[in-house]
This record gives sequence, structure tokens and C-alpha cells, in this order.
Amino acid sequence: MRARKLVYASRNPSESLRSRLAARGWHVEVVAGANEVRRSLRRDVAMGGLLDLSSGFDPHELAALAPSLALINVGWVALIDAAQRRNASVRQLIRDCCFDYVTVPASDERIVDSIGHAYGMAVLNEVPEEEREGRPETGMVGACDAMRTLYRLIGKVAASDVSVFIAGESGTGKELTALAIHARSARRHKPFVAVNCGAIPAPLLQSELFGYEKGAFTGAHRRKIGTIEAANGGTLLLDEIGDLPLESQASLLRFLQEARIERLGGQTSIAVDVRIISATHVDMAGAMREGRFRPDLYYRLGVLHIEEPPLRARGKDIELLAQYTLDRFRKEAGRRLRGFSPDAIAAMHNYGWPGNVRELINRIRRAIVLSEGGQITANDLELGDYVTLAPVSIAQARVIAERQALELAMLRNRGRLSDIAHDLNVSRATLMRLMHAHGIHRGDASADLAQELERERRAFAR
Ligand SMILES: Nc1ncnc2c1ncn2[C@@H]1O[C@H](COP(=O)(O)OP(=O)(O)OP(=O)(O)O)[C@@H](O)[C@H]1O
Repeated sequence: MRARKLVYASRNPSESLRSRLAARGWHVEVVAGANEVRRSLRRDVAMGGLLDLSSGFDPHELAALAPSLALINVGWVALIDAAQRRNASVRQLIRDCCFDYVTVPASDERIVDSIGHAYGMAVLNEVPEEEREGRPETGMVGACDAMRTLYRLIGKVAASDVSVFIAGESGTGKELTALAIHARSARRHKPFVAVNCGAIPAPLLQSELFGYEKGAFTGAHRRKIGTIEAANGGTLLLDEIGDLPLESQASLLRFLQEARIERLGGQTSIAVDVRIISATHVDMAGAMREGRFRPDLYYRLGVLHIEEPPLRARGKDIELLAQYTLDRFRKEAGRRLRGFSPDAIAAMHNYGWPGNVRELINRIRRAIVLSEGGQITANDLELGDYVTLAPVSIAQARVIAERQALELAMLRNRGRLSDIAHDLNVSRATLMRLMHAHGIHRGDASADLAQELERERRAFAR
């Protein structure tokens, strides 16, 4: 059994209570002031806390105690006298921070029992490390099948040096995945440089990517190294690659073929060794069909293809991510927050998360600051309308289930048409019809292109 530590904050500690606690296996530390309380608490393990308000803490001292009382890993019990029970600020403090209170005089036995329960609740708040973190070394949280597949893929991809294409809806974690690949690759001690191709005006993109020499154009007062050169030896993430203007696509393709760049206004070509990872939420098949993206560049960029799962397809991971976000930002609340109410959990599962993990983080951070109770509710997340699913007819339920099955099979099989069809036990023609009916384009893209990609990959390998 692990040692249970108890911080006993009192101006007048009771000897008999101390010995009763010791007899029940508690390692008791007696402290008198807010600073001592803070120093004796740990954040990484569950602990018990006994706050003897009846021994006389003034309001100023209570305010100083607030950050310690807000720690989620400490199960606090307050001791108060009858008069304090009528005091509004004491009542508020107990409601916000304590699992229980005992009105004194009371038997030592009663107090020790209450501390045991509070500690038990604090233990429940501990999320097992492996479950909470998913992949601690990548900063990625998630334990669902789709995320486990992603971790495996990241491991494999990191071991090779070919270019990687990451597709996925906005906010699903494409940049985080790129970072994880870099961090686990042989290039990890060299730079990781990210450039958002969609955010830089087209006329400036060439000089941003390739750099320029002094005097290359009006205003070029000194030489500037471009992002490709800045990433030399390391990894370059071309984010929102689907928005890359055609002019830059030609220059990028040339660089990929020759592994050399020329700064604007420069005379010499410079050898650059970078690994390219590109990412987009754009439907690339559509972009190529409409002539907005060069297929030859796409094949070069996408030797390996990763599909980032949308948050709505991650099941229980939604709760893991929510808890992780709350733990990360809870200090912004300035008071104790004891997790999510059941209606908040239900709403998080019912909602479709168009903005994916980024939206989840934003909603929770806003709720941490604005919520007033001890728990974050569906209304705090502005998801009050999603607590119960609107009644659905059998026909609607079929459509929802069908789409879900399609999305999951596409993730499992990374867009390979014949495998998806096999998985779902339908013909390829039926699969195409279903995808069309559900307006699923990305899978369409990866499906058709995966085959061409595979051909290209083989051609490169030869
Ligand atoms: N699995 C995860 N675990 C923890 N945090 C995550 C996870 N996935 C994404 N995030 C967080 O969500 C936010 C959005 O992630 P990121 O920027 O990587 O998404 P993206 O797909 O690149 O977005 P966009 O398409 O808008 O560029 C970031 O704050 C990131 O840290």
C-alpha cells in the first residue's frame, strides 16, 4: 500500500487526532500558515488535506490559501465551528474547494473517516499516466484505435526520410503530428521550420521559401535566407500546401527534384538537405481536378500518406482530451474546478466538433474562465443544445451509422478503396455510391490517389 500523506493545517493541532491519524496509516505533516501549506503539497500524487478553520484563519490568510485549496489532487476536509457555518465566505470556500466538512466538536473517528473519503475522491481524479498522455513524448493525447494507428505510423514514418503528406480536417493535429515525426527522426537535433502557405500573400511566397540576395528587388536591403534553406539538415513543414499558388508549385517541384535552391536575384544554386512534410485540409483530388494543384508535385510530396482522424471519430478520447485540457489550463480559473458534469460529457460526445481538437481546447478554456460552479457544464461549453440527441427516425439513424462506419473504415484502411470495401463487406461500386451519397470527398481523393501514389512510390523506389 502506498504511504498516504496528509497536510494538517491548524493553529491549534489536536494531539489525539494526530495519533488517531497515524494509527490509520497517515503520514501527517502539521503546518500553520499558507506558505507552509503550499510548500508541503505535491501536485503529482493524491493527498489528504485537513483545514482547521475553527482554529482561526483570518480572511487574508484564507485568500493566500486559495491556490493550494484549488489543487485537484488534494482531498480537502474543513473543520468549522457552528458560527462559521453561517458565514457566507466560509460556505463558499467549502463548496468550491472541499470534499467534506465536519462541525466541531466532533469525534476523531468522524474526522478521520471523512479524510479517508476525501482522499479516495482525490485518487479517483488521478488519470493513469499512460491513459492520459497517449504518447507523452509527442504531446499527443489519445488512446482510441485511430490514434494508436497514428502513433504506429508516426514511428514508422520517422524512421524513414521520404516526404510525408498529412491530410485531415482543420484543428485535428496535423502540425503536432509533423512535429512528432521530426522529434523522433534522425533529424531531431536540426531545425524544424513550419511555413503556412495559405497565410503568405502569393507575391511574397517565393522570397519566403527561397530567400533573396541584397538588391534582388526594391526594398531588398540585405540578403534573406528562405525557409527551405533555414531548415537545412532538418524538417520543413509546408502547412496548408493545398493553398500554394501555381507559380510556387513549379519552383517547389524543381527543388524536390534537384535538392537545390536559388535565392531570388542569386547567381548560384545551393544544395539543401531537408525532409519535407506537407499538410492540408483541402480536398486535393478536387484541387487537382480543377487544375489548382499539380499532380506531379502532389505525388512527390505524398510518398507516405497520413490521415488525421477527426475528433468526432475518437470516441472516449474526447473525454481524455477534455480532462487533459482542463488540467493544463485549470490555473486560469483561480478556484477549484472538479472536472465536467455528466451533461457536459454527454454533450461533448453528441457534438460534431467541426473545429476538432482546437475547438475543444478553445471551448474548455473559455468555460474555465467563465463558469461559476464546481464543475464545467454543457452550458459553460455553450453546448447546451447537445445534451440529449434530438429524436431520430430509424432512417436517420441508419444514415448516421452508415456515415460513421464509412469514416472509420476509411481511417482504418487509409483510403484504400478495395480494403475499405472488403472491410464493409460491400462491392467497390456500392462503396463509391455510398461515398458519393454522403458527400465524402477526401476518402475519394485518398482512395484513387493512393493507388496512383503506390505506383509512383514503386517507380521512385526502382
Ligand atoms: N492528440 C492531441 N493531443 C493534444 N493536443 C492536440 C492533439 N491534437 C491536436 N492538439 C492541439 O490542437 C491544436 C490544433 O492542432 P494543430 O495545429 O496541430 O492542428 P492542424 O490540423 O495543424 O490545424 P490546421 O489545419 O488549422 O493547421 C493545437 O493546440 C494542438 O496542440
